[in-house]
Amino acid sequence: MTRPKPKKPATSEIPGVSMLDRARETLRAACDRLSIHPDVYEELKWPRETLAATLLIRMDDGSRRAFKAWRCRYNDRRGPTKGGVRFHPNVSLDEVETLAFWMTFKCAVANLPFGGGKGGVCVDTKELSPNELERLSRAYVEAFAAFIGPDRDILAPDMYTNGIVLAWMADEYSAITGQPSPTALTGKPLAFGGTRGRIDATARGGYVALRELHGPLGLSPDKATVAIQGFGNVGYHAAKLLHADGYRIVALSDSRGAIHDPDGFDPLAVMEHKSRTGAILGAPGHGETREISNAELLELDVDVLVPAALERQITADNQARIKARVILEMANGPVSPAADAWLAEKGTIIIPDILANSGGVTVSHLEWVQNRSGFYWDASRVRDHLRDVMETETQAVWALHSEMGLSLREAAYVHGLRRIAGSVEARGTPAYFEEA
Ligand SMILES: NC(=O)C1=CN([C@@H]2O[C@H](COP(=O)(O)OP(=O)(O)OC[C@H]3O[C@@H](n4cnc5c(N)ncnc54)[C@H](OP(=O)(O)O)[C@@H]3O)[C@@H](O)[C@H]2O)C=CC1
Ligand SMILES: O=C(O)CCC(=O)C(=O)O
Repeated sequence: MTRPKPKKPATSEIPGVSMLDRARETLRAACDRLSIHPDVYEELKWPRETLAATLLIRMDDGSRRAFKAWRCRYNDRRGPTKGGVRFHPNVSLDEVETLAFWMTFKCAVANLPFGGGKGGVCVDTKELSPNELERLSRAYVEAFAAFIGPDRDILAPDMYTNGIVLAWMADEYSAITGQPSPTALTGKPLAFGGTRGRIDATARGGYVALRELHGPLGLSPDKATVAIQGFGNVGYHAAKLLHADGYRIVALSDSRGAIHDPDGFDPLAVMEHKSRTGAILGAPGHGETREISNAELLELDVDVLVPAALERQITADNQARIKARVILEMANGPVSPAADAWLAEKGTIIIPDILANSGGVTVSHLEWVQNRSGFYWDASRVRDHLRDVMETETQAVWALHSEMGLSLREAAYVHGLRRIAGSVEARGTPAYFEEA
């Protein structure tokens, strides 16, 4: 099937164009495809509200430090806004708003009763003591307490935030509201109202999406090779699940560098090494292991490349050197729009973030449901539900890709947009009244 060329060279790689501007191009293209009412584009091109704050923290040495923080509620037409909080030195307003835009579409693709939100703090957590990290986590909630809530904006983990951080945040939120209020945050530890199955949910969702496409993509786990960038919550669990399925994990990385072994790695042994030494470098493989750079990892000749760290790892600068047949986007936004169009034209299959990593928020939804009902599910029920959602939505996106000649990303946006547009239009656009 011939795929339509992108209408114009994207503004995506032009310096000075924000990430949100780039994301808007994807939205514009999806709106054009569906001949969506202009009201919908007009609404979705802007975040509904974003709050900025400066968090002032007392450091262990007695000094005071300021950290910039944001929380964005991008769009809440389908329900309360939902999304993680990222702690990273490069967090910016533009990044938070773009991540919240992506959450809006991700929640729609997964058919959840949520809109999209996201938050972040500009901080290098590796420079903080556990006590400082706790003060920062609590200060974040204190700053945004009026903004969040179980029916307004629900927080979750993202890069460099985890169950412990979410427990501090949930505890602080409960103290502010004066009653146990776990429902405003998901990704909590089990003992604090968390759900079974959230820890590996993001990776498991991506694994199910990939498995669902084995046939059409001609992938056979016992023959396929995989390289994974990032060895945190998502990268590690993705490695474990793919390895258990028979895939050969030939390269892995973290922020300090990458390792390559054509004979493959056992992710458990690599994690044991990382837990002991703090880094992936030096971890044993099954054969001859060598150190490579994160850039080299992305360019390896593998069947499946899994970016599971930061956005904009594959851009116009390195697109021509990307050899993987399939890219499973477990990170948010790892492929720039220009590289996306270029790779799609070349025939690389990209399973887009808003589908591939939607397993995390899908199980976060279950945590929210369980907190509201007070009835807790066992792990197999959670996994079965996650599998059903991922299989259904992956098939729906694949069908649009095949029927409309779209890339999988375009198809996922069309799929999500239909649902969001339905909620916008149902509130009274001219198109809705004409049809009603
Ligand atoms: N957690 C979740 O449920 C979800 C996460 N995501 C997305 O998945 C991605 C990863 O998140 P998550 O696993 O939770 O984050 P974590 O903080 O658990 O792990 C991040 C990993 O990325 C590594 N890393 C950081 N910078 C780089 C770099 N420049 N090059 C290579 N590796 C790097 C870190 O290395 P080191 O260990 O050395 O610090 C760490 O191994 C993010 O894009 C996030 O938005 C999407 C949906 C849900
Ligand atoms: O679990 C959630 O609510 C959101 C996770 C997240 O931030 C993401 O999917 O990018």
